[in-house]
Amino acid sequence: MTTDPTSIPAIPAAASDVAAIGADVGRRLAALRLARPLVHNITNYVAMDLSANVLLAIGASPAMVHAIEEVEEFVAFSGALVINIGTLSAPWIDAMVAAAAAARRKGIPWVLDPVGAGATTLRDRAVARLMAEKPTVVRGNASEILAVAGAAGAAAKGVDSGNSSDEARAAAVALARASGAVVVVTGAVDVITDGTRLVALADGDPLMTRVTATGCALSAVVAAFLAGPSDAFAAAVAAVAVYGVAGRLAAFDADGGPATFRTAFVDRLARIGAEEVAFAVTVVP
Ligand SMILES: Nc1ncnc2c1ncn2[C@@H]1O[C@H](COP(=O)(O)OP(=O)(O)O)[C@@H](O)[C@H]1O
Ligand SMILES: Cc1ncsc1CCOP(=O)(O)O
Ligand SMILES: [Mg+2]
Repeated sequence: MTTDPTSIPAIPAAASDVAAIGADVGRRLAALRLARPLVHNITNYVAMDLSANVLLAIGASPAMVHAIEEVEEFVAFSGALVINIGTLSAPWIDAMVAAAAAARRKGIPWVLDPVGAGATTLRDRAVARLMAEKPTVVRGNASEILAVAGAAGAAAKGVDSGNSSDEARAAAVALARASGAVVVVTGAVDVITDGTRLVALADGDPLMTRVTATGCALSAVVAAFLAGPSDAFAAAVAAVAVYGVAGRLAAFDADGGPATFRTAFVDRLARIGAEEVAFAVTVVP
């Protein structure tokens, strides 16, 4: 699947404009903190702690609920759902598909994090079943997005990316067009596209790659921003902007090590305001 990214129509001026993104982020951040949306997470064992703490810090209400006997009931009163295939097993896949199908039926936005897509047949089959349930957003690293899009060149090392987001940009656009999902590809540059619009943000810090589950927790934050009536593309841009700026600022607070960075990052997410995001967000061509 290949698409020339230069064929994407020009980004509407407002969406590529730092001030406009900053103002929009501020509105969405305030709304999220007021609503404190319940975010239903079916996520991996590694990411549960960071995802829950990151969601609490940003102002959402997390719940980690994965038993097949209760996911359909639970998602029905949630603001959004995130499904993350990081530590997969057959019963979990059935619960994920049931939850995704229920979310789809009820119009509840949901995010797919295709951790390790392309690595094994089990993962690829799970991704295919989940994509059939029409995720609102797919968020992955570059190797994962190349794999989900069926594009050549994915070079993952397990759950870590061996590709840059630039390498996955065309695949992200093609995947968005083919699936109807907003696609977020992360890396040194984060790319958000709905197949028509595309925004690239260069915040974050390399220390984020040395703390496990930062990508998983971003997928949960995207879900929090999707809760409530919303343009999924704008909500995803806001989530990525807030997360990236918090990461960049946290690197100043930490002593250079990943463990202090993790703590500083959660603290930054809890304190971050619209002004900081508007001031610091880095939009790239
Ligand atoms: N080289 C980098 N410089 C700055 N931020 C990065 C870098 N690589 C990843 N990030 C940030 O780390 C977070 C997780 O992204 P990524 O590592 O691509 O996902 P995953 O953890 O799923 O592999 C994102 O917020 C992304 O912006
Ligand atoms: C290490 C690991 N193994 C299975 S899931 C997981 C966490 C992956 O987190 P992220 O995708 O955010 O790097
Ligand atoms: Mg990941």
